[in-house]
Amino acid sequence: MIKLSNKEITVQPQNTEVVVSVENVSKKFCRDLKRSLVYGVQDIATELVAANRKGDTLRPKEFWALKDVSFQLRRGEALALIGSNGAGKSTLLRIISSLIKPDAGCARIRGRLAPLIALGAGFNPILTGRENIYANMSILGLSTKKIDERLQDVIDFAEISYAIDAPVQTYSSGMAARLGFACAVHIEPDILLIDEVLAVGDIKFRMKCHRRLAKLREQGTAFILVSHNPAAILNVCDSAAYLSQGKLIATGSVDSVVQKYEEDLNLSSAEKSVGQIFLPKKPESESTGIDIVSLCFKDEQGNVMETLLSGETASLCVECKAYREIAKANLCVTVTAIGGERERIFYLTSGSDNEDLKVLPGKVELQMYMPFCCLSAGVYSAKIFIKEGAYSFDAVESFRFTVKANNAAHESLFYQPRQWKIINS
Ligand SMILES: Nc1ncnc2c1ncn2[C@@H]1O[C@H](COP(=O)(O)OP(=O)(O)OP(=O)(O)O)[C@@H](O)[C@H]1O
Repeated sequence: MIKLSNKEITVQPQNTEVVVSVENVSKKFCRDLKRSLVYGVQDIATELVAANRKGDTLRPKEFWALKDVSFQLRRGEALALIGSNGAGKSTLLRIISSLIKPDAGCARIRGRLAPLIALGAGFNPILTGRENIYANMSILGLSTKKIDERLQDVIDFAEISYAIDAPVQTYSSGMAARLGFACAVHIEPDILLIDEVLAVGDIKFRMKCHRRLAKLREQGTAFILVSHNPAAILNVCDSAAYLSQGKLIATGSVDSVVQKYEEDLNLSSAEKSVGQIFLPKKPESESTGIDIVSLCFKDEQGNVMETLLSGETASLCVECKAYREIAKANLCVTVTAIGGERERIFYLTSGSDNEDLKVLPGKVELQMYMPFCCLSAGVYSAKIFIKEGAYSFDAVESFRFTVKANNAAHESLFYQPRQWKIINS
């Protein structure tokens, strides 16, 4: 069971051991360097005289990077932590791994913790990969004998044997991330904190990481996986927490939390009706020339579709208000599947199909007509933007839609248009 801000998500039996307990954690920072140094000295002095520091009030120019965050993580659980830039995710991980102290509340851990908080974190750039493996794994609590035993496995996992005796400063960011990940998983930690590391590396390596994480979980490792891009998370996580401006906004299943996050991110003031979203009106002074007003899928009769059906006709309709003529508007559509690996399913643009869409000032609807919807059943997110050449006018980051399928199409990866024949001679 993961307990977050009084909400509970049942994942594991209640009696499973708690390995991370974060209780009402708050952390404040100051953006003004001079003041920050002064506050730092004041805080140390206050601690030295053992007086109670007033951790719950903000001094001038301070802000809460985390405010009253509580949750528990039990053995074998996986939590995805999502939120936009500056939400407080890394700060929370730093507090859990004792790199920084909270101003209020506390974070307790039980067992061996491996923090993978930055790419190649803990690596010394002038040491070789091999030397760094020893340094890194011994910091994480392994004896030299154990490291000797596991060294080859680490090198093999990271797939960088060709560069293992070169200084880490000569590594690409992907190579450093591989090595960091390999070290962390090979210490067989009780708790693994992973900050964005899985976003680096090619798909083959990412899949390997996911498989290894699944294996570690079976063995009881709990982990917190951080991402501001939910695309990478996570068939591996059973729950998610969404952090915004230091506060826990939503917790629960990965899908519901990601949905809430994406809604806030892209469409915070958009209105929704079934199958259609309406973007907030912008004054002309804020317009770049053409603004997206609403988005939906329509059937051949022009009715808004609540859900698409695999194999059926549908048009993605982007209603816009144009303030000027655009000779060669380019409608670009990226579709990714939600859940699973969330890799891009397709990226289509009218421009690359040599279709120049001429927009005249006024109300206009750009359409992508799909004679067959080739997506299999599932939930998808479309990113839609309008460009002319390299210039982008307006975009919608995430338009969620659902595709249903009938009969055997459920078993298929995509819809295959087909005709069946029999020729008897
Ligand atoms: N040492 C620091 N001094 C001052 N402000 C800081 C410090 N560390 C972090 N912050 C601020 O605290 C807030 C939270 O930062 P944090 O790095 O935790 O966000 P994040 O969610 O991990 O962001 P990202 O997704 O971009 O990595 C941000 O506004 C950041 O600027």
